[in-house]
Amino acid sequence: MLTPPEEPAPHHRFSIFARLKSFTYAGRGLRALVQDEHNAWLHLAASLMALAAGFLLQISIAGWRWLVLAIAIVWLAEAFNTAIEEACDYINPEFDRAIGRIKDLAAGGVLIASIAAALIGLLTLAPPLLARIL
Ligand SMILES: Nc1ncnc2c1ncn2[C@@H]1O[C@H](COP(=O)(O)OP(=O)(O)OP(=O)(O)O)[C@@H](O)[C@H]1O
Repeated sequence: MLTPPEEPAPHHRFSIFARLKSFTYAGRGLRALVQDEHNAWLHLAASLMALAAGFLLQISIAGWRWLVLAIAIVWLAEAFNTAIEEACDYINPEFDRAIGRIKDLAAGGVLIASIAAALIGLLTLAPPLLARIL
């Protein structure tokens, strides 16, 4: 059970510099994701291909909305999955059934996001592609 803290958390003043600095931390995290995670390379390739197809097929604003969402959900899931994996390895690098289950659950989230993104991409890009071919 959580016990209340002895003293209330110190009140930090709002600072635009602190907010801007947190953007740099987030950018550092994304750079680490792209540099170190092989799955992220696949996501990067898929994202670039989807963007290129969107431009080539001159999809509508509504189409772009779906494409941006599809790309974002995959990166979001991969970033959280990687964070969970690294937290698990930091907490317990040994073989542990509970760690395995936690990692499987996080990986399941990435799978759902990837399937949804593939379907969204297909539904968004296939109609303009077919309209050009046929
Ligand atoms: N410490 C552990 N204890 C038990 N099972 C683990 C452990 N680490 C990994 N596993 C199992 O192996 C699977 C893959 O884990 P891993 O951390 O290698 O993920 P990955 O997606 O292959 O990682 P990577 O980002 O290196 O590609 C997990 O989903 C889990 O089933």
